[in-house]
Amino acid sequence: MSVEKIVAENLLSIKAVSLQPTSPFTWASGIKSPIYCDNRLVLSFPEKRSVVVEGFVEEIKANYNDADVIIGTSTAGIPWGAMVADKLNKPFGYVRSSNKTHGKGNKIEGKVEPGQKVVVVEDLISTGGSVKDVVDSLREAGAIVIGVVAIFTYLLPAADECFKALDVPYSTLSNYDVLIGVALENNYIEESDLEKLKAWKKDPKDESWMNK
Ligand SMILES: O=P(O)(O)OC[C@H]1O[C@H](OP(=O)(O)OP(=O)(O)O)[C@H](O)[C@@H]1O
Ligand SMILES: O=C(O)c1cc(=O)[nH]c(=O)[nH]1
Repeated sequence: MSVEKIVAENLLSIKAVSLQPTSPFTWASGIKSPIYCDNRLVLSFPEKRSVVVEGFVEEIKANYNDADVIIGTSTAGIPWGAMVADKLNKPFGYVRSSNKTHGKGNKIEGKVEPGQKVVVVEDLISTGGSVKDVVDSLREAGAIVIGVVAIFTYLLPAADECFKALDVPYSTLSNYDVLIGVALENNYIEESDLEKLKAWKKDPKDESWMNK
């Protein structure tokens, strides 16, 4: 089985994926969604956690082996980034969502020098807004962001546009289309759930899917 399918099956089997069409989730971007994928839960399952860590390690070795530093996004990217950096024996740091209001007032924690090549580890990409903020902060500090890796993407056009504008390559271990396929195959969702999911996915910002 492909890594994409294994990760999707793992997310479903530990109930990291929730469907709540009648009581939508609010995402970081403000989008209302019938689906939420809580990758943080994977941290509690060592075997499934290893699949993600190994997946990231392989991806970084294959495509970004020249990275000087691994950077996690706050907060959900931090544990993944730290575990991956440890496996690769590379330095690790993380970027806060805003500057700390006490102490050193840092936004970037850990050592990142101008000119260093950085790979950003994110847990999940919806619109890409959170990663954009991290990439902008790292670039302001003079770092060169050579790639972004994440566990999961919803494959929203907004994310592709965001990464195109940033001019940064990204890859994920699994994605929405694979997840829905695996969920249907293994009876995690019913055909009847699909209509709402399809209507939502067509234009997540258009909330009329709620009345379908
Ligand atoms: O692609 P985007 O539209 O930015 O959405 C994805 C982001 O949203 C979630 O973070 P959240 O803000 O919930 O914070 P957390 O990482 O602290 O849980 C998730 O962990 C991603 O970082
Ligand atoms: O966009 C988000 O905020 C988001 C969506 C999702 O499915 N999971 C998550 O952790 N965040």
